[in-house]
Amino acid sequence: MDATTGTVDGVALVALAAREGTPLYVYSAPAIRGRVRALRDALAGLDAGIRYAVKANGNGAILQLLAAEGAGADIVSGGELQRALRAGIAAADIVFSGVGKTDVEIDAALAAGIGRFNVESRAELDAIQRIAAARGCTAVASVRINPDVDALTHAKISTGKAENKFGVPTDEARAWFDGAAQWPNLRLDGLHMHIGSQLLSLQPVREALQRMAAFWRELEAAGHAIASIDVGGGLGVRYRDGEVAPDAAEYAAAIREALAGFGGRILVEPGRWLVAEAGLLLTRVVLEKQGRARRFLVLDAGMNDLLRPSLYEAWHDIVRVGGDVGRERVAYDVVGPVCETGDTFARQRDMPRCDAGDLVAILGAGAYGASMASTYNSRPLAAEVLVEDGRYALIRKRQDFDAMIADERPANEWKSA
Ligand SMILES: Cc1ncc(COP(=O)(O)O)c(C=O)c1O
Ligand SMILES: N[C@@H](CCCC[NH3+])C(=O)O
Repeated sequence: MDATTGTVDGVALVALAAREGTPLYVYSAPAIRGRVRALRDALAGLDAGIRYAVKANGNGAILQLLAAEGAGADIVSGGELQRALRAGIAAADIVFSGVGKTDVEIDAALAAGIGRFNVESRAELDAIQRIAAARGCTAVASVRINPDVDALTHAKISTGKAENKFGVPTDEARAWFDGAAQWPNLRLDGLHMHIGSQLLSLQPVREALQRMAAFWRELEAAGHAIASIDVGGGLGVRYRDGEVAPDAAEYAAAIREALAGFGGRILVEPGRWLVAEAGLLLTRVVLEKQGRARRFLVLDAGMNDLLRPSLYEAWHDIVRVGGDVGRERVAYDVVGPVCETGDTFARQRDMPRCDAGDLVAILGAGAYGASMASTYNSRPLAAEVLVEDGRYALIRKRQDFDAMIADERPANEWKSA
C-alpha cells in the first residue's frame, strides 16, 4: 500500500471501500506474482517445484494466479484438494500433507491422481495401502521427518520439535523404507520436512536440511532410491519494523548447499511468503472510546476476520488511510466489535488520532487472514478483492445473512440413529 496516496496498485482505498464496503480484504496481484517469480528465479537451475500451501490463502482467484506462474499446491484436506483442482492446478503438481488424512480424503486424492502424499504415521501408510489396493493404483509417498529442530518461532506454529505431532523420527522412517514391501501399492521414494511457520532465521532450516541430507545419503547407501526431497514451507515475512526476513536468494542458497549432489526433485511449500505482504484488511473505524484505563479504537473488523493477533499476539502494522499529517498521536488499543477481550489487533499502538468513519488498513494480512476467518458473533465473512493496474476484481463477495445460515435447519424432523 502507498500510505501517502492511500492506493494499492493505483486503486484508491477510499473508493474501493465506498463500492465494496468494509471489512474488505485487498490483495495486490503484482505483489503476489513478484514473489512467486522471485522464488522461481532463485531456484533456477535446480530441478525444483513450488507447491503453494493453500491454507495460507485458498481463494480460487489467487490459486489461479499462482498456477499461471507454474506453482502447484500443498494441500491438507479434501476441501483444499477441490480448491486446487478447480483452480486448474494439475493433480500431478499436488502434494497432500497433514497428520490426520481420513479415508475419504485419501480416496479422493487417489481418484484425482495427486502427485505425492507426505506421510506422517504408520497408520497412514496402512490406510493409503488399503485404499490404493482397492482402487488398483499405486500411491507415491514421501515420509515427513521430524528433525527435532527448534524453528525459533511462536510455539503454536512450531512443527519440527520432538514434542510436536508432526512427522516421525528417522529411526521409524528407516524401518518404513526397509519394510516398504509390506505396502505394495505405495512407492515410498521421498523425504519431507516442515519445521514451522514465520521463520525469520534460516539457521534452523539449515540444520534441519542437513539432517535430512544426512538421512537421504544414509538411505541411498542402504539401497533406497530417493526421488524427491520436500523442504516444506515456513519462510517468514517482515510484519514490523526491525524484523528482517530472509529473501528468496538466501533461502535457495541454503537449499542448494544442503542438498548439493541430490539428483532428484526438490519441492518447496511456501504459503505466507508468497501472499502475506500482498494483502491488507481494509476496515472502518466505528468509534473511538475512552475506557477506564485505555483509549480504544473500535473497528468494523474483528478477530473473526483476522485471528492472528488474538491467537498468536501477532503484530500487524495498522495505518490510517489518508495519512497522519497534522494529527495528534494517540496510544490506542485497536479492537474489533466481537464480544471477547481477546478481540484486540494491537495494544497501546502509537497512531494518529482517528475519527469515526475513517478507514484503517491492517497490513500483512494476505496470509492466514481470510483463510482463518469465521462467522463468530454471526458476522458475515468479509469480501475479497484482487487489484492490478488501477482496477479491481471482486474475488469473494461479502457473505450475506442467508448464506451464513443456509445449512441450518429447524429441529422439526427427528430421526433415530
Ligand atoms: C506441511 C506444511 N507445508 C507448508 C506450510 C506453509 O507454511 P508457511 O505459510 O509458513 O510457508 C505449512 C504451514 O505451516 C505446512 O504445515
Ligand atoms: N496460521 C498461522 C500459520 C500456521 C501455518 C500452518 N501450518 C499464522 O497465521 O501465522
